[in-house]
Amino acid sequence: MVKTQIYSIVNYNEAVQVMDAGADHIGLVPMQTGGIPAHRVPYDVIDKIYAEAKRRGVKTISIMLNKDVEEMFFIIKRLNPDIVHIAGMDYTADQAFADRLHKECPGTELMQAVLVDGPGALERAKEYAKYCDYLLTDTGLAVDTGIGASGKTHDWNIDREIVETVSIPVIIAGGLGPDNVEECIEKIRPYGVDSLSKTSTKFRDGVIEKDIPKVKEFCEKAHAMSEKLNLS
Ligand SMILES: O=C(O)c1ccccc1N[C@@H]1O[C@H](COP(=O)(O)O)[C@@H](O)[C@H]1O
Repeated sequence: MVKTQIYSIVNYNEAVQVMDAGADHIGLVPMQTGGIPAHRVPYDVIDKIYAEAKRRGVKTISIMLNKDVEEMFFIIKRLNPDIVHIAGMDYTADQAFADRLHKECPGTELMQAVLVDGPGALERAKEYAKYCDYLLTDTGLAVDTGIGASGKTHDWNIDREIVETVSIPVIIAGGLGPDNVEECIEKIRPYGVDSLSKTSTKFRDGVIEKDIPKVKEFCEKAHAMSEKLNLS
């Protein structure tokens, strides 16, 4: 079954509703330095969200949008997510980061964002796949933070090539919502599909809230399409 990954959770009640709606992975932005502090979540709130997710078997993800490796390790050790998602525009995980993560944080897997901005993305994906546990292909650069949150799709032919080339799970992100998730799965046949903007309501002050009916529609369509295509 293709995994559904839902970003960006901001509080406990929302996390519960998103999991009830069918999310297999939930992602959020822990408090951290650098960039724009939009919808960052305090650690005590994350503890409660992750405990409930772990009880349900839903995978928990912390995104890193900063470039300070020591701060990232502090956050990973404090929160113990199932997956750390490296997406900051000024830092890319390397072999040394992966080795340290697997040694110091054995319960946490590594997911590196791949900016799909042209055919060069395939070469980057092949390199990251040597030491990462997952890749997440995404569209653009968010203002002053990192790869993603664009609400825009990119050239899915490149994602398909990445999925067919690397031997680790690939999650597709960038402008996915209930309107295009089936087409995305049919074309790329990825391990997972990710959604932020199109399953959220964004308010003018930068506050963001999940739109639960849209999350449910996204998850149902993704799961139904993976059953139709017999994707394990
Ligand atoms: O989650 C965020 O706030 C975030 C901030 C900066 C960069 C990336 C971020 N999230 C990742 O971007 C994808 C795609 O977003 P969208 O659906 O295109 O709006 C999101 O799901 C996270 O993986």
